[in-house]
Amino acid sequence: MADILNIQGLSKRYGSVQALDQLSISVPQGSIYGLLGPNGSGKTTTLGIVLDVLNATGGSFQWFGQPLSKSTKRRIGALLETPNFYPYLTGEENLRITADVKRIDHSRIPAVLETVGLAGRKHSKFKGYSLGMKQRLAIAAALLGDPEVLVLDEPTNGLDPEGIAEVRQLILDISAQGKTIILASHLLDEVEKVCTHMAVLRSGKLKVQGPVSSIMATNDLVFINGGAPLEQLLQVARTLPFVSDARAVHQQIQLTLHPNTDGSAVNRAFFAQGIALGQLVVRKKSLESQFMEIIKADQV
Ligand SMILES: Nc1ncnc2c1ncn2[C@@H]1O[C@H](COP(=O)(O)OP(=O)(O)OP(=O)(O)O)[C@@H](O)[C@H]1O
Repeated sequence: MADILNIQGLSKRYGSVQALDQLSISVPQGSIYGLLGPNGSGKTTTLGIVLDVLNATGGSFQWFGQPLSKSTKRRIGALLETPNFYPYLTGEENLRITADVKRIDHSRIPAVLETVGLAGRKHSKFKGYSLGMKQRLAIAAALLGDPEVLVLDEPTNGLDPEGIAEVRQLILDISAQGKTIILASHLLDEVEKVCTHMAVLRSGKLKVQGPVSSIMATNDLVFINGGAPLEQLLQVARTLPFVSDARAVHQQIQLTLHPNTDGSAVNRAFFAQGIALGQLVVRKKSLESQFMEIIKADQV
């Protein structure tokens, strides 16, 4: 898969604040790429730089393998902040104004209204739209130039649960049309539900990036005791190839298993060593706890 966006060693300083520190990421074509991080981690700054709204202090980036130019900009649709639509004009009239400002032909308007599910409400005034509809109209405006990639900053911020569900579904629909989507979010749940790939940022530094499925692969925790002294259980556990960590916790041994390893493998392995475990309890790690581990880790 070719990369839509490549960022190498991007840095940004605001006075004494290092907002971005040597950030390098690659966004594969066709992905829904989530930039995930807590508030202030540098997501908006990253998007601002690659969209030419902000200057970087160091590093470089390419869109479609090329430096940013007028022609590459035409291939990118972006929604960094909610546009100022006119409340007393209809959705369609607002899109006509946006198209004029962007010097885009009006012929795309019916198609984008269809995509965002507002074709049936195009004659309704903007002020009567729900929050989700307002955000969908904003996404329609970003799609007017039929871009290959759509960039969204916190697309569900401030929406009610219904609006959040609408916008998330819309992102999936737009992706199904073959467009690449880059979105910044501080919500793990959002990235996990919507994105195919992700980068986790903290304090302007990249913590991890890759397919969501591999980053969020569940490493189960297994607690064992009985059948042999704790010290012996610990020794055996540390020889098992599918155990990435073993430690004594509250009169039990806590094991972290490699992804896709079943708790029953532990039982079998101990039995093969002549130990019939007294107890074996498997606990799934929550996605939240994995995310906290990622952002706490010092090293990528
Ligand atoms: N114009 C500015 N002047 C000074 N510091 C800034 C400016 N813009 C951002 N920062 C700082 O840079 C860091 C990164 O901010 P940025 O907005 O990129 O993070 P973010 O991950 O998008 O967070 P949020 O979701 O809160 O916007 C923060 O410490 C922020 O306070």
